[in-house]
Amino acid sequence: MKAHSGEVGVFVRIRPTANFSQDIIECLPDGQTVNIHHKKDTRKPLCPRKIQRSSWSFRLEGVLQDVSQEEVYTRVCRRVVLGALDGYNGTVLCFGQTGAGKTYTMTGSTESYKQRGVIPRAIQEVFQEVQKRTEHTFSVYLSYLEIYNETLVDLLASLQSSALPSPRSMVVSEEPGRGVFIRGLSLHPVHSEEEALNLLFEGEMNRVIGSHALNRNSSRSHCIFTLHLESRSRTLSDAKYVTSKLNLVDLAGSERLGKTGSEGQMFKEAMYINKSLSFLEQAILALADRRRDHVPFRQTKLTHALKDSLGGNCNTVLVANIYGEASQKEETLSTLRFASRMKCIRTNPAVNEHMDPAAQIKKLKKDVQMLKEELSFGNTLVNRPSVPYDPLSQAQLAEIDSQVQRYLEGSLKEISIISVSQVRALFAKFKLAVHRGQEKKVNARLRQTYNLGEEDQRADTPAVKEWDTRGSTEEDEAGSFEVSHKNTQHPSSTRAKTKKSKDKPSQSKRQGEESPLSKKRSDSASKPKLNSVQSPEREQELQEPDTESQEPQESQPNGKEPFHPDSTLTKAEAFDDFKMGRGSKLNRILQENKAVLLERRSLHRQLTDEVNAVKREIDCTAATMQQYRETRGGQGRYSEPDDTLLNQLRELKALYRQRYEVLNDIKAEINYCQHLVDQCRVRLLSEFEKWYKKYSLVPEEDLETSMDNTLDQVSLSECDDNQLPPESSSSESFHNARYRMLRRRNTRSLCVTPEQRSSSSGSGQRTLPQIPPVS
Ligand SMILES: Nc1ncnc2c1ncn2[C@@H]1O[C@H](COP(=O)(O)OP(=O)(O)OP(=O)(O)O)[C@@H](O)[C@H]1O
Repeated sequence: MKAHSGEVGVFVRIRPTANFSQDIIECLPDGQTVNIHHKKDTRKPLCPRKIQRSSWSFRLEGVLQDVSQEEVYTRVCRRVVLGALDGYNGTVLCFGQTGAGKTYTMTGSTESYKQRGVIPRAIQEVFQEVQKRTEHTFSVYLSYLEIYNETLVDLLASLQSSALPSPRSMVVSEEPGRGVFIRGLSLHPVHSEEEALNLLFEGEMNRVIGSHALNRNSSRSHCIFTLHLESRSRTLSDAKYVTSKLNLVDLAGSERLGKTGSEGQMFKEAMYINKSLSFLEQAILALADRRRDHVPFRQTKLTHALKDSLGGNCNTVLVANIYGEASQKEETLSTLRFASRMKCIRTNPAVNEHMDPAAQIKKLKKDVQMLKEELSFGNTLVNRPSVPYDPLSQAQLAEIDSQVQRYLEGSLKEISIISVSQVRALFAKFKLAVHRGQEKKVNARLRQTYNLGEEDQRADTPAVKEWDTRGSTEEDEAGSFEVSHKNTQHPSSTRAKTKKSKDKPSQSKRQGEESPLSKKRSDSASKPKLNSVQSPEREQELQEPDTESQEPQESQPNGKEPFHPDSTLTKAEAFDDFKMGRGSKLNRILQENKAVLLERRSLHRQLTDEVNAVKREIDCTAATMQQYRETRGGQGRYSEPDDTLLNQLRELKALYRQRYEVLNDIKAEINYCQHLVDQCRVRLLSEFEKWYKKYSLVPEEDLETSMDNTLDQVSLSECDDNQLPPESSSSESFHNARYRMLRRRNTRSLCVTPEQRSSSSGSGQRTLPQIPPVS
């Protein structure tokens, strides 16, 4: 058999007997073919419909009759062992009925050196090769597994210093890069043939003792003796190394259940063996059938443990052990059939090569160092200044930032390029500058659209001066918003409000009843002016005077007692009160902004429909033109469609572009409005929490625990009552996530100090209005 040939090597070994049935078992002189002849039983009546076969021919890789243990090893196993030392996985299996010589082939006699089997010979060969292959270092590990009635037994567990793992703790596992392995099976390092043999025998002994202790037959189990090899080159400082597994498998007797005539425990054993061997056969059939992409390896422990040892990249050899006696003809035939199926499996042996990450890093570092030296040498040769190849420091990044700024302002004519990392950093800075510019542009356009005035020169705009002279009532009633006004309010307006507040019959729930003022407010809130989106600066302006002047008005309804939430109210009810009272302005802004957002969304939908309609018309016109061309083409001449169609198409395209641009603008506005709505909502909640915490009669600890629940209710009700049209039925997750984000942001905003806030706003990272400081 060729080394790593791609087919499973199958041999038949006939157990020597004085009663060899030559007329039944015929071994041809080619040394590869065995024929089985069936002597017809003249006593049995012939079944007329069944075609009675009388001979079977099996051509295998070799028929081993009356051969020594050494020859068996050399012909069957040697190349697999040598392959394992080169990094190929290898498996040798012995299959056959009980007493046919499987254990004799695999382990041999432990008493006679000459009669030692494949395993001790393989161990010897491995260590001899390790001695010979001086250019490599080898590590050898051993494991010895027994599978009895679908239970995994570690035959070398007795050698472990730690407590023995229970059979239940052992499982067949798979990991990428590691393949199949038995988790919990002990792995023993061995440095010499002797050490390895000691372990083999120890395992054999444990197998026998175990079978006595448990009152079972040692031949009723499958045994897998594995040599795990790892080899690294001594000469090459390579990160590569190879690993392999050499599995030497002694399968349990393959005789059929009926024949054993067993009962009780023996019946159970036979049943398990039959099951595992039958699944082994199924796996082999699947492996041999190239059209099947699924092989049922996981059906039993045996097939699962042998998953990467039967086909695949493994050198696999099977020895089919048979009796020479006529009486065993049926089982012999069955064993040979199994063997011939095994022959159909194609394998693709491959070396298990790995890269040692530590060695690889070391090698790459060395390469990088060498390349840097070469570059610097090249620079010296062409008189170029030395180039930094390390990551840029903070100082270098700051310098690049300043260069970009000066370059954009025009004070720096050009930036000299010195390294690739500097070019990358420059690109990043330019990208950032472009983003900022775009953001500013959108912001400015929105401010213009909504008449919000300039961001930083508000106080100087005519609108401010004009507004300053107006009263707050006017502002309330107008419902419109000018962001750039000063935040002073005429004392009379406060007084006027105070008076109206005093008119209210009582606080708490009754406060929620509509007073003339609140009626007016809610009226104005329910009819928001569509262009009056209000920014958080506006909230601040509204909020700050409240802190000074409105508090007595809203917190002292009777002019004496400070207002606090009624302890009989739930927090959600208190929130309703808050929205009607102290937080009414924030609430009104929120409602108005939501209305604007709704209006923008509805406009967006309209525009989308429009754009789609235009698109459909374009398609239609284009199709008409195409049809026109085809019709004229059919008459043997090509003609352009008439001008009307062409003009129509041109106009439609222009309209499409124009509507599309408007659509994009609306999208940007929606984003901006959404941002403002979110900010208002967060601000309203945080103001409420602050107010509630300050005045609530509920003890602090209860408040803390109730805080979360109420925030949930409040925020959810906020989400519910915003009445924005749901985009789809699956938007629930989106809303939940957004709600959580709002909650997190809300909590954070409560923790941020005004200094932190102003420093973050000063970082220049955001151009959108910041949440105003919490008063
Ligand atoms: N080729 C052989 N030469 C000499 N003796 C043999 C040979 N094959 C088997 N025997 C002997 O036959 C007996 C049964 O063999 P063995 O225990 O190897 O069978 P088995 O197939 O492993 O059975 P079980 O399934 O019970 O483990 C042993 O005493 C063994 O020494």
